[in-house]
Amino acid sequence: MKKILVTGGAGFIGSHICLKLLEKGYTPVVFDNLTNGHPDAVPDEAIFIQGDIRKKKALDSVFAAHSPLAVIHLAGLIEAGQSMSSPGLFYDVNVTGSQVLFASMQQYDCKKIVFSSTAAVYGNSEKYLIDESEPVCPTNPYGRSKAIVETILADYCKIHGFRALALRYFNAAGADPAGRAGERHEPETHLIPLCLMAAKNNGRAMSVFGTDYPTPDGTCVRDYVHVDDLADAHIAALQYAMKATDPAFEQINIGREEGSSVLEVLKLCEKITNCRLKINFKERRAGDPYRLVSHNEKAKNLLGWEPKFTDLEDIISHAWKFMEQADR
Ligand SMILES: NC(=O)c1ccc[n+]([C@@H]2O[C@H](COP(=O)([O-])OP(=O)(O)OC[C@H]3O[C@@H](n4cnc5c(N)ncnc54)[C@H](O)[C@@H]3O)[C@@H](O)[C@H]2O)c1
Ligand SMILES: O=c1ccn([C@@H]2O[C@H](COP(=O)(O)OP(=O)(O)O[C@H]3O[C@H](CO)[C@@H](O)[C@H](O)[C@H]3O)[C@@H](O)[C@H]2O)c(=O)[nH]1
Repeated sequence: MKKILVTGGAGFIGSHICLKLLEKGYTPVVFDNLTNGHPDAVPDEAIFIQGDIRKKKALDSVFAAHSPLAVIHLAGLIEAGQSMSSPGLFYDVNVTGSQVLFASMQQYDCKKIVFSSTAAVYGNSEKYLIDESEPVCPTNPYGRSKAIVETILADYCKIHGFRALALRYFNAAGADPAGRAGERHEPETHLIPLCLMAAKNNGRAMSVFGTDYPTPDGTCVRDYVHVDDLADAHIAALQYAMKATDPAFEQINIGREEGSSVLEVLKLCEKITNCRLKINFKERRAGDPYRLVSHNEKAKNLLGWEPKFTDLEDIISHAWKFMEQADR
């Protein structure tokens, strides 16, 4: 069996990656402490172990028992807003947890890894399309925690011979086109699922955080990428890391090269759900960069990856289909 360790595999993006790994003939070994994941999000054919990435003994026993070929490391805390009030927690889980994982990988000679980084490492950039050469300048502890892990990984590549790809994804959205998985964060804080939940609940009010940003309509702009495309990017990155013969470290943007404002997303959600949303205009959310839109040339050139889902309406429609059938 070609086993791949997937930390955080019971979460939103991880569960979609597991489906894709199985389609490609790999067996995912999911390691997740379920703080934000769901055991039933792990496909039946995958192996599931409940555990915390900060516990080295638990990780060591997974490497000893399963000898994975490589690691896809998604486990961590994800909300930029929450990181503004609890930075220590983010550094503990995201940075300390990653260090413990890398130490275990080194001990068991498993040196290929795809790491979930984020567009949040860039912060506020002058450029509309941000490429990987832009300075790393995060505006919140969440983004800083990911930037620190990238630096640690680069050192592990140079010094310990790791082959690592840090995928800097922009905003993950949508759901498995076949309806097998979707987004189930609890509590939900993300814009698209919140709009869809509001629509499902007959037009419950939506908050718009900030209307005075330097963007065309004053609300924040993000690049929403389909979670199925993200999962494909992980397979391409995994195969790249497994083929690499030299120790290598790359940071690669995964996005759609298209920005949408909060108000544009709201309007599209209204159209798809055929529901008018009540809107409460609120203060800016602390730590939010005003615009994050990817340049994705490097992913095309290095991984042969490009998004299949180029229209935000299709992406949100898949999320809506999943939400309509789910109990939310
Ligand atoms: N969702 C996005 O838009 C987005 C964008 C860029 C990067 N990312 C990154 O992608 C990864 C996955 O994001 P997601 O949206 O699927 O989030 P998620 O919360 O659904 O998944 C993360 C998973 O990690 C698990 N986890 C948390 N702490 C853990 C610990 N200490 N030990 C073991 N497991 C732990 C959670 O239980 C959860 O299942 C994260 O690292 C996130 O920072 C997400
Ligand atoms: O009720 C809401 C929720 C969000 N927003 C705004 O919508 C935008 C998108 O917010 P959200 O969906 O929470 O995503 P981000 O804060 O952009 O962060 C996501 O996208 C990042 C990559 O850009 C990832 O790294 C993070 O893990 C992931 O949570 C932001 O401007 C928010 O202020 C609102 O106006 N109202």
